Amino acid sequence: MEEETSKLPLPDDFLDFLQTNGIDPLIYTAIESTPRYIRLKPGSEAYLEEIEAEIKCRLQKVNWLPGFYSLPPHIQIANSKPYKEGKIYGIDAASGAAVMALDISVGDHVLDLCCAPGAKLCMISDLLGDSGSVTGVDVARHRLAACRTMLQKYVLGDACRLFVADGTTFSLMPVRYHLDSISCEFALEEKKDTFREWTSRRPWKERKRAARARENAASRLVSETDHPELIFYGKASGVVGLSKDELYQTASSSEVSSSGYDKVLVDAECTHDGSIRHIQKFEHWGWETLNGRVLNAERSDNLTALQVIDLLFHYLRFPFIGAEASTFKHFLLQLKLLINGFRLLRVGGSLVYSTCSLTVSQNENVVEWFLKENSSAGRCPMDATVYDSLQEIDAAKDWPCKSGRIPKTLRFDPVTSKTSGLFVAKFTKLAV
Ligand SMILES: C[S@@+](CC[C@H](N)C(=O)[O-])C[C@H]1O[C@@H](n2cnc3c(N)ncnc32)[C@H](O)[C@@H]1O
Repeated sequence: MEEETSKLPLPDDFLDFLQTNGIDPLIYTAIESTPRYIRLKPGSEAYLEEIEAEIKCRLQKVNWLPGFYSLPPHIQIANSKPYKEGKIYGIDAASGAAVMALDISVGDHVLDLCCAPGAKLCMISDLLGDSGSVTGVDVARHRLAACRTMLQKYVLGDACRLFVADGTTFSLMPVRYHLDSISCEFALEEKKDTFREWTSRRPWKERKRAARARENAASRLVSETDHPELIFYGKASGVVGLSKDELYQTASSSEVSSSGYDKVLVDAECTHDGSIRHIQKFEHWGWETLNGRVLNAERSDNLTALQVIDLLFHYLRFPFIGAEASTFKHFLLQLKLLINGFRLLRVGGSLVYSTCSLTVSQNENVVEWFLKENSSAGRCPMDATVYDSLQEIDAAKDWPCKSGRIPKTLRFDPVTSKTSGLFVAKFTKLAV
């Protein structure tokens, strides 16, 4: 259709990238026909008409995704009253589907391994209500600080903890592990230096100590033994009353099997090529910056040279995966995030892996290598095939998406789904 055709002039380098990675350039023609999405904060349904009046447009209920509404792409909500009052938040329907794929139940302890800026984390907290806990991890401190602001704005942080940490090595257990290991009141009384209720106004001495620690961390190579920095915890997060030693206590693999996380989301760092709004930004940033940000994306702010060498060394035994060199680094990071996220699951727990890239190398290839790695490391029951831990997403039968190249995996794209591009796969940890 003529009016749906994008004015976006895609440069040849990007078209080559799409072709190499098997992505149909047609998805970038759907900018004007891909709606925006919002999620109503539970309890705000009664204000629907008021919200529509404030943002001056009718909200279209998304029938396949509870709590979601679509609105025309040109409507901006950031300056609207309902947004400022925390009644609505912007989150793409495909992102909402990734969270729904987790199938969160009351009381779940959830780990969100790449959580910033935090739309999915907010939705997870919303779904949990007053039960369970959420642990958010992100390597970028400033992005995690934005996530903290979001939790506070939407009053969703009571059961949350946020750690600045590398998700490929993060190893802290959910709060129930600490609660189980606190055996008697006497032990509680004996504890010194426990976490008090979190306040944004930290005592001067503590702020000074944290700033010094940050300076020291920046001036030396990150060591795997460094404790993740806790930048927020809610009053029901299980942190209040714990000592530092208890919080940073590590668990054996058998303890992880029984007391690890019930659900893990690995919404991994990627080239963002599935987000047409992200690609559209290059019109303003200048297409020449696309090389650095997408095609040869290095994101060196997130990975030190040592980490890259470690990744390469760790995965050198994998044959070259047939991907473009530009996406190879992402593949390695994504694989390592997935392996670590899965390690932290309890037996019977589920993990959802998602990226907003549509390249095979960052999605199906990661899944494929993860399953092989799992099997060769003996993390698969003897009588199971490598694919047994890959799980069907039950809710997806009504979702407007395609299957990925591996059965049970899903692909959302602007043309098929009228959402941003997203790949989703779900795994279950089987007892060995
Ligand atoms: C696609 S974004 C996540 C979006 C987020 N889940 C949301 O819903 O708002 C990917 C995130 O991964 C983070 N990241 C990159 N490398 C990481 C690592 N090694 N460990 C943890 N987080 C990482 C980035 O800082 C970025 O915030």
